[in-house]
Amino acid sequence: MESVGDYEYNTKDLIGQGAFAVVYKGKSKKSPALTVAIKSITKKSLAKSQNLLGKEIKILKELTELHHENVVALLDCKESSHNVYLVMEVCIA
Ligand SMILES: Nc1ncnc2c1ncn2[C@@H]1O[C@H](COP(=O)(O)OP(=O)(O)OP(=O)(O)O)[C@@H](O)[C@H]1O
Repeated sequence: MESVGDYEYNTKDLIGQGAFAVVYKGKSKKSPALTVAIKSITKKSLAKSQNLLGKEIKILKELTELHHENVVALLDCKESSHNVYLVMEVCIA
């Protein structure tokens, strides 16, 4: 298990992949029934998209304030030496 603050995920539980990130299914360590999506962005790819990530975090924080059922909330934001992690509510299609 990989640890991201109060959350954890297994690298085999890949949900999806975007241009700059991979997204894993994870869970809360305190409430394991709480499933989350953990977006892992490598700092290497960030060099090209630093502004974009800053904008995405700002927008996610603003949208989270709305507490709207159709808007995915940003639960946490962490960084390690090589990655930035965004912990979000998981969307199940
Ligand atoms: N909160 C989430 N819940 C469930 N699945 C998600 C969530 N966020 C992302 N995903 C999945 O992971 C994939 C990659 O997401 P990501 O945000 O990295 O890229 P994208 O939005 O698809 O494209 P781009 O990289 O161009 O922004 C998505 O297409 C989706 O399938």
